[in-house]
Amino acid sequence: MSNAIEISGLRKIYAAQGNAPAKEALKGVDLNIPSGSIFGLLGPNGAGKSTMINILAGLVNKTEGRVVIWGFDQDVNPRQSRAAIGVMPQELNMDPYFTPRASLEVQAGLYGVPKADRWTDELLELVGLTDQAEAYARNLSGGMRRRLLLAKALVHRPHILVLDEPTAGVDITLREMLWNNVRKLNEQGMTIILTTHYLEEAEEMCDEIAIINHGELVVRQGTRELLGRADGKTLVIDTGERVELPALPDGAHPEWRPDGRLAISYPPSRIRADQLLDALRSANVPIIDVASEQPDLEDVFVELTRG
Ligand SMILES: Nc1ncnc2c1ncn2[C@@H]1O[C@H](COP(=O)(O)OP(=O)(O)OP(=O)(O)O)[C@@H](O)[C@H]1O
Repeated sequence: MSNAIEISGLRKIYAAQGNAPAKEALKGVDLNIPSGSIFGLLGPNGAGKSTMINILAGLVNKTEGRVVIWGFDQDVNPRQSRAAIGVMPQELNMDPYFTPRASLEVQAGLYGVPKADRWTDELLELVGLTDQAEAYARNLSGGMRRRLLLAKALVHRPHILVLDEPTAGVDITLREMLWNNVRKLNEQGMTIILTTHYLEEAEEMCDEIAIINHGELVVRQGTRELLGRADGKTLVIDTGERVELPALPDGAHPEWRPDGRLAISYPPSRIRADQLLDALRSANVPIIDVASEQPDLEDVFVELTRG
């Protein structure tokens, strides 16, 4: 399977309700997600990420377009396409009287997993809930609930795991645990799709990234290539004190930072760092220390979703 998911011409129009007009949340999106990848689906609030994920999960009906999950067309083989995917949702509401073990058993039942094929104990172990296996859900901490949601998404051993904002509001320990689990599952061959507001996290975790904005795909690229798109770097120089600056090559923008250092932003495709340093040196600007700053995903994201 080369593509875990193939989406073409995907449109979603939410019908008008009361005073609210109809809303076109997805405007004909084409997107392939390669199998075996950790794929980031990013976009500003209201871009259409949840709509897309909910369509993949079979929770929202699309208006138009084709969705193929693990080779199964959603409209032709709805059961198989649903079985190929597991979704860890954003919201934490769960039945307060179910224990983690019972929740997993019920979920496995919903997916028609035969008793002999269930892996409840392994799942509890995987997400670190073995000791809480028999505790009521209402007694679980927020972090434990989230881990239970991850385990629930995995009961039917899906090929594809979708994580919708998995680390929103969780502490660093839990975040690391989640990412360790995700990496382990990915190494075992599972395709991972995640949405996150933490761009640093996407930069670190994802092989490829798609950015959607106003219901349209803005870009889909390998994370490295995407970061390379921003043609902007910054040299940050400690000059000891504010000094008169010489003329710099065209395209370079100097600025004094509040900490007293000189920051020169420049396009590396046209200007080399040594040209900047030479210009400063020949004007006797002291160069006590130099640091170089790369653009990060945040910069690229802002540039691509501006307006
Ligand atoms: N059930 C619904 N009925 C009507 N409009 C909706 C519904 N769900 C979402 N929308 C609208 O569709 C658009 C896309 O929403 P969606 O939740 O998919 O965005 P998102 O990218 O997931 O945003 P967020 O990051 O805030 O979760 C928004 O304008 C939203 O208001």
